[in-house]
Amino acid sequence: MLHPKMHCPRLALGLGFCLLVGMALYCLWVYVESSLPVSYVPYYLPCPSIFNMKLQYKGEEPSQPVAQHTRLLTLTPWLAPIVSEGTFDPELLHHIYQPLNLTIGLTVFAVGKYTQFVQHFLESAERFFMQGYRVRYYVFTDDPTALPRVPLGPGRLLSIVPIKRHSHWEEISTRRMETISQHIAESVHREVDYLFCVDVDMVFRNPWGPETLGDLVAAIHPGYFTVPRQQFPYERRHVSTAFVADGEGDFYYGGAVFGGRVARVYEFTRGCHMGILADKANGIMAVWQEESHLNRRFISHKPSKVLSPEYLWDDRKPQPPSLKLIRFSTLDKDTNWLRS
Ligand SMILES: CC(=O)N[C@H]1[C@@H](OP(=O)(O)OP(=O)(O)OC[C@H]2O[C@@H](n3ccc(=O)[nH]c3=O)[C@H](O)[C@@H]2O)O[C@H](CO)[C@H](O)[C@@H]1O
Ligand SMILES: [Mn+2]
Repeated sequence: MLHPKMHCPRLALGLGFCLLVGMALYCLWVYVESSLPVSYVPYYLPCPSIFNMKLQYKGEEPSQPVAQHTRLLTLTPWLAPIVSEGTFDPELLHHIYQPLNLTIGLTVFAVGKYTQFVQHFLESAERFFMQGYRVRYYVFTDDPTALPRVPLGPGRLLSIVPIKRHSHWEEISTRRMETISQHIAESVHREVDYLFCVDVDMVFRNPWGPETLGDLVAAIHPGYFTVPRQQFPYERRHVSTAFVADGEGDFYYGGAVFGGRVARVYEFTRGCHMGILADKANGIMAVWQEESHLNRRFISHKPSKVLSPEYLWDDRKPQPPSLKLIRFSTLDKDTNWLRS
């Protein structure tokens, strides 16, 4: 048996030893940590919805209309430009984009009686759409023989893509998302850098140039740019995947114009198509068909560029003072006859 006095130096020795080992381990940790490659990028799980939630803007601004009096907004709350006359220098943009040798695709659908719009559409596009760039038109139609022969300028091509005709106009219009995404996957992704998808019952009236190019591009609907968010005609039924809650939404975009880099347009159209399919499985058609799904998706996948209503106007409306010019506009048409 040890004398109690003998315990003290042993205990002190033990404690000292532990302290020394602790210090040594700490120094080793500090050394290892400082010699490891440092990553400033936080590591996230691949969960896109989390990213998108972070982008949700909760402030006051989106509920304000795009146009106030005679002035248009020029930036979204997430700092995407809203393009309109006077916000860009066409010559400067031409110098930047021309050397890139880009090809810009343009899709339209001409099914049934809508083939009658193709001539005017293409002629006006030849005059105004991406002048001086390589352009490739894709006309999706159920009747290739009904399409006119429009002479095209140098560097401009036309592909006619035969598609099946669906009986209801809602189906024809809504199926565009599916058809576009499939066709991008098949061939368009190799043929163009940027792709715009537009309605055919429209004409170009003024230049549409490289100021419109962006990763993901939306256009503000001509009917809702002076209207507060609460009055936007979003899909409000919970059962639809296009549902938008009261406090949500930025701008109301038109279904007749969207675009972007071809890979982004693929993701976008595919995402919209998935929502449309889910609705169909539940026996529901969104209030404004694919336009409702497009608006839903643009809330969680913000456009990197927004086109003012100069790029999506409606001839049935008088030109307001806030719009200096109209570049692309819906023709006045006999809807009942066309869709019959
Ligand atoms: C004022 C108005 O009511 N606007 C709505 C209407 O736009 P629109 O009246 O502009 O729809 P639309 O008749 O132009 O149809 C959309 C596009 O689908 C193609 N197409 C359609 C039908 C057809 O028989 N053949 C054919 O080729 C064609 O390219 C046409 O431009 O519908 C859209 C959804 O679809 C949106 O909900 C719009 O907000
Ligand atoms: Mn239309």
